[in-house]
Amino acid sequence: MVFNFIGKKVRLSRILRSGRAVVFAFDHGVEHGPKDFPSEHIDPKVILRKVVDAGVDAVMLLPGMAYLTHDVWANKTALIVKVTSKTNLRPEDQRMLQSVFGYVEDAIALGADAVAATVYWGSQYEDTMLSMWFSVREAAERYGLPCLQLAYPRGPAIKNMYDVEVVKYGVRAAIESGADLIKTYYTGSRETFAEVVRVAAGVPVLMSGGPAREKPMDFLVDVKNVVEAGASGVVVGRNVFQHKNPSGMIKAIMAIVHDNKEPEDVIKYVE
Ligand SMILES: O=P(O)(O)OC[C@H]1O[C@](O)(COP(=O)(O)O)[C@@H](O)[C@@H]1O
Repeated sequence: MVFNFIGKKVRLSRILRSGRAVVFAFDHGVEHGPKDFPSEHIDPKVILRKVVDAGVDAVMLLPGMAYLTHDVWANKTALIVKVTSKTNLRPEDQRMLQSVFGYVEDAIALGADAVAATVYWGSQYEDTMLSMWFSVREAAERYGLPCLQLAYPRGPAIKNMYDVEVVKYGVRAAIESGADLIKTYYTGSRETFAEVVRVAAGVPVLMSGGPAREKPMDFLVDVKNVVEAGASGVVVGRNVFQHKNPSGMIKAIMAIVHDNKEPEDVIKYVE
């Protein structure tokens, strides 16, 4: 009997409800520092409570944050524990490297439904991140834990990390490296993102939110475009926690992703 196969299936179904998911990314405290958060959200429990109460499918947290906020997310939403990260306090030339930021065993101990790790495809440290990726994947496989790969094309030879060809390259490398779920950059249109989804060959693709858009409507249109392109949803942080109404933004995104609503019909939640 292959127990871990079933475990992976069961855990994935807790994240991808009817094949789609809205995931709240909340690892910015390390990736960008506390400056990323408006003052009212500097207490992580405040923003997490708003997002969980708004019904998000999953939250993606670093291990220490999952521990500190367990009373907010436990038994209310799925948990993805990210086990790589890096700070922008590093010297410039070391920011193309994500480092170990926890272990699969931490994710299991915390009750996670999946583990996440970043690979900057094209980085001068790609080989280091690949070793990390495969050791995370090997441990996760043993425990029946799905692996979300943040497949980010980023490196000295990459002029535009949102270019459809480099995003497709990162997604192809992600499926070849055994990702169960892929998070990658939006390529700017439904047509180009449909090409990205095709390259994923059936592995669920989630759009990475990116910097907060000037107008929330623009972000909601992006979300609509990616689900219409065949993607499985979004992993979003700044476009939610930097908005004055995070709960409304989650409700609007959930309605587009799970109920196929139009941005025009859901913008009322955020105004
Ligand atoms: O790589 P960048 O551009 O610094 O952004 C990193 C952040 O973006 C994410 O990948 C997605 O979050 P956003 O929706 O805020 O872009 C986070 O997980 C991460 O903290």
